[in-house]
Amino acid sequence: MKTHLSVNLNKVALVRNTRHLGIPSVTRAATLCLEAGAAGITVHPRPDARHIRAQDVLDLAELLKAWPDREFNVEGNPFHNLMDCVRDLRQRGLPVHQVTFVPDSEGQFTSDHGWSFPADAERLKPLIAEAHALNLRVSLFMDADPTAMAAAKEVGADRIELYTEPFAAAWGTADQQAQLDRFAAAAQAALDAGLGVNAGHDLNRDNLAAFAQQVPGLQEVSIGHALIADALELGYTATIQAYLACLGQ
Ligand SMILES: CC(=O)[C@@H](O)[C@H](O)COP(=O)(O)O
Ligand SMILES: NCC(=O)COP(=O)(O)O
Repeated sequence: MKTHLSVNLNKVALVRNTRHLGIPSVTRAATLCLEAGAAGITVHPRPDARHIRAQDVLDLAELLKAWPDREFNVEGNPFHNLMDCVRDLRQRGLPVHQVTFVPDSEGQFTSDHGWSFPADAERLKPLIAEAHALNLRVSLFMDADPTAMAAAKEVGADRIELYTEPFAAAWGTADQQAQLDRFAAAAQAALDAGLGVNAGHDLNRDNLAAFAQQVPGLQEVSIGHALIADALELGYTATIQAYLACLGQ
């Protein structure tokens, strides 16, 4: 199976936002990543707009009209700003393919856990239904817990995104293979439940290849922090090519 590389551009916006000059450009970064072969673009517009802003989401969707074979994945908490964001895209007739629901609090430093079941089940159902009515694929950000996957399917999700920070933190330690086995089991449980499997958070050029080889059914990885850091050294084109090589492409 080919694993799609979706490039998260949060960190380009973060640098851009430290001045009022519009550089580095988020849309220019997206163009270079897509030209180099990235399968899609991910953004996580947080309520505090610390990096991606509402206008970036609109500008990227406008850009992606010219790339109909690539995907736009918008992540966020559906109880905060995410649904308004994707409703706006739909009202304007702009492309967006997937929403990834992430249970972050407002102002959270970065994502650090997935949804909890059964606690979050009933409140998620109507929002998943609304996203489906907007013709969006719904992915739920989840910890690598095989026992939670059936519940994610039951609330109506199409995919789960495995929260990979615990795997990344174990990379190079004695716990590395145990984490890989845990993520592989969680992915298999998701597949068995009828869910697609995405993954992301702290994936990088060192840990990606093993993850993609050992985690079954991996349809998409979204990678931002490490990839943009690599791009500062290597440039976007070489960086995307290096990540695609990790994915065997
Ligand atoms: C859900 C997820 O893991 C990513 O969206 C991550 O939260 C990136 O967000 P920041 O770039 O704000 O850390
Ligand atoms: N969904 C994860 C993502 O988009 C990027 O996470 P990271 O690579 O910035 O940690």
